[in-house]
Amino acid sequence: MSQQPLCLSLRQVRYAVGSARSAGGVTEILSGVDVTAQPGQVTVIIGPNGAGKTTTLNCAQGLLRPSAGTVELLGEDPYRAGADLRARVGVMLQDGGLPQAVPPAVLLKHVSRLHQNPWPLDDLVDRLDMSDFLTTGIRRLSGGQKQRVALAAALIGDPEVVFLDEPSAGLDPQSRQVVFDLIEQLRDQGRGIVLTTHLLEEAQRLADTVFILKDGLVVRHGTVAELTAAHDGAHDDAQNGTTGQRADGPARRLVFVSPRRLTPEELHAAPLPVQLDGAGANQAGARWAVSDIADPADFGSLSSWWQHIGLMPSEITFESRTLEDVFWEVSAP
Ligand SMILES: Nc1ncnc2c1ncn2[C@@H]1O[C@H](COP(=O)(O)OP(=O)(O)OP(=O)(O)O)[C@@H](O)[C@H]1O
Repeated sequence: MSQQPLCLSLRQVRYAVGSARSAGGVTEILSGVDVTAQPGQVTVIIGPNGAGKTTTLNCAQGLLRPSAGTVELLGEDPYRAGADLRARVGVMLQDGGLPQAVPPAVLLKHVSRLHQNPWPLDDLVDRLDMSDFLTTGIRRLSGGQKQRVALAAALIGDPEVVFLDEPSAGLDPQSRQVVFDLIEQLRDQGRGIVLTTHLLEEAQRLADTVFILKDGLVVRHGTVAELTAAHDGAHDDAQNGTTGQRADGPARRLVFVSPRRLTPEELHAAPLPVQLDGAGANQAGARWAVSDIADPADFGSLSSWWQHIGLMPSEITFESRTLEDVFWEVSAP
C-alpha cells in the first residue's frame, strides 16, 4: 500500500464498559484496534454484528473516549478537540439522528449556516436526487429518503473526512447507486471516507482498504486485491487470522452442486473447508463453495474426497475469490 499522510489513525484502541464494582463487571468491547485511513481513499470496516464497528467509528470521531490507546483525526485527538476539528469532519450515524419535525430543506439550510464554506445546497440536492422530497417533513419520509438527508447533512459542511455508518442500509438499488456514485466522487475529490457496511459486494466495489473486525479486534486488513489474492499481501492482525495461503496468483473459488445432502462426517473429512454457498440449505441440489483453490493439488484432493464419499457433483464451476469468502474464513468461530 502507498504511504500517504493519514487522515485517521487508531492505535491499540481499547474501549470497555461497566466497572469492577458493578454486577456485570467490566466488558471490553474493543481490545486493541488498529485502523488507519488516508485522504482520497475509501476505508471500509466490516465484521459480524457486535464486532465493534460502530464503537470503533465512535472512538474515531471523538464521541467515545477510549480506555487505552491513541486516536488521531486530522492530526488531533478528536475527543479533546474543539469546534474547528468538528467543522472539518462529516458524520452520518447509523440511526440518522435527524430532527423529525422539519423538512430537509429547513434542516440543511440551518446546518449549512453553521459552516464557513458549506457545500452549495442545490448541488448536494441534485447529486443526491432529493428535490422531490425537500419540503416534506422528515417524519413522513421513507427510510431511504431519510438516509439521503442524513448523508446530505454529513456533507453540507464540505468536510475533509466523512464517516458513514452503513450508508446504504435500507436503500433500494437505484438509491444505493446514487450513494455509491457520490462516495466515489468524494474520494476523487481527495476526501477521506471511512464507512462500515454489512454488504460485502459494496465493500468490494468501493474499498481502497478493508479492515475486518471480529470480537473487538482487527483480524485482517489490506486492499481488496491483497485480501482476495492466493498469496496475499494482506496483514493478519490477530494470531488466528491466517488462512494458510500457498501459491502466488489469483485464488479461485470452486462451487459444486451436490445431488444429495452431505453428512457432518463427510464434511468433516473434506480436505479443505467446504461451506454452503450463500444462504443455501444442506439438501439435494445445494451449492457448496470451497473458497481458496490455489493449485492443482487442491483440486486433486477435492476429487479424491468426492471419490471417497461416493459423490459425483452435478456441476462444478470456478469463480474468483471474493471479499465474502475472506469474510467467512475469518469470521468462522
Ligand atoms: N454502552 C454499551 N454497554 C454495553 N455494551 C455495549 C455498549 N456499546 C456497545 N456494546 C456492545 O459492544 C458490542 C459491539 O457493539 P458495536 O455496536 O460497536 O458493534 P457493531 O460491529 O457496530 O455491530 P452491528 O453490526 O450490529 O451494528 C456489542 O456486543 C454491543 O452490544
